[in-house]
Amino acid sequence: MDSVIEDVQVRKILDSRGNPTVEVDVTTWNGFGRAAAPSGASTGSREVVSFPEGGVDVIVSEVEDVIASELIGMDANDITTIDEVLREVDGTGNLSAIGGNTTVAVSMAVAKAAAASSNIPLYRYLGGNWVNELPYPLGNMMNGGAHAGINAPDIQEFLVVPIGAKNIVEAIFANASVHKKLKGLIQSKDSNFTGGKGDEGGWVPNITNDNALEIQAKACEEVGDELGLEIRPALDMAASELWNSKKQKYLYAQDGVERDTGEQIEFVKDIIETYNMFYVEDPFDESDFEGFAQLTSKVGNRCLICGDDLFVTNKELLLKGIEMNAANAIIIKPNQIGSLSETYATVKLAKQHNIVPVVSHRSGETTDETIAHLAVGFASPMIKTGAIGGERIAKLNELIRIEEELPNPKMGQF
Ligand SMILES: C=C(OP(=O)(O)O)C(=O)O
Ligand SMILES: [Mg+2]
Repeated sequence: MDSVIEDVQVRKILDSRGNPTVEVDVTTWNGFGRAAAPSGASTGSREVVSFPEGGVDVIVSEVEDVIASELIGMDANDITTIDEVLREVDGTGNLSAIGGNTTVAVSMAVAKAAAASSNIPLYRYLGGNWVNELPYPLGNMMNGGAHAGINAPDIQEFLVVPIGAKNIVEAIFANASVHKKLKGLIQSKDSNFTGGKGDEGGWVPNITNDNALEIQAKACEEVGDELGLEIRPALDMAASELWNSKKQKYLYAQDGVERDTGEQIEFVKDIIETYNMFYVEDPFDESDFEGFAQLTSKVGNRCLICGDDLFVTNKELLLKGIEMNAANAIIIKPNQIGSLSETYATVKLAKQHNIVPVVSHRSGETTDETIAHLAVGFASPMIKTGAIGGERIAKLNELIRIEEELPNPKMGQF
């Protein structure tokens, strides 16, 4: 049979932060799939464990053979069973024995090999013949928090969404133009700015959160006017990183301000209204479903309130969020949950409840382009994968190729 697995190979490769991660090759009788796993810096505490004790070297020296002997002879189309086998091999609840990065890279490489065995691209294998939507790229413009150095803003990600773009090429180049525009605007606020960038390719300015918000909005407006399309600002606040559980407050070190949950709700609501934010991710600590629910009830009709550390791509946590009306969007990062089939189950649940799934990169990435295919195959209306930088454009340029292949491409539907 074309899709029977004949070989599984695991190797150690570099990620964009210079750390080791895993890349997996799966060979079937008539196909081949390769996938690599990324790593986070501001990780949610309920994510699966990325690497076993001993790290990538242990995976290559000990785990590879165990996985290969289990998977050789299985049908690559049977991804759900393969993912279950990987969980059995691991034997822990959080994938700490063989690592969630191992299982997710195997799972994605299996899917790619299955698609290749049928001579179709992964997005079509996952989404079927009707697939025709490209995701709006949520582009990272300025970095702060855990993705930047000292003196950067506390807010982790200042993003933009080119919501008026008619196609993916226009959207991707609009984001790149905003990124360029911001360099000059930062220099006007920070005369010592040397053009330094953070983990995801956004600029790292030594300016206050307020100044960053102001120039982010200005860049959207100016580039939007120049290009004749609407570009809206967005944020990832990664507020778990700001939350101090002892003080029960969010600490904004750059601004020298502390906010309790009530003040944080008002602060974020005010930002959304002042700057007409399209999307705000993780405005509260990962355990604060109630804070999320209060904000969503106030502004959910005009802004996407997205859970990343809150949900960690986990179906059970999403179910809790749905019951509490905690959010209207969810970040989808396959390595938070450790397999493609579980990732898909979470996307499906989100869609059933009108929660917008946003397929996303991690701050530590590789040149792997798989998430571009997941976003199209799952019909995710947005993808978060940076704006510039080799490991970020690997995904963006793949979206350009996918758009070219689709007979009637259109931008995503919310
Ligand atoms: C991409 C993110 O960062 P990390 O990969 O560090 O979790 C994020 O928080 O959305
Ligand atoms: Mg996030």
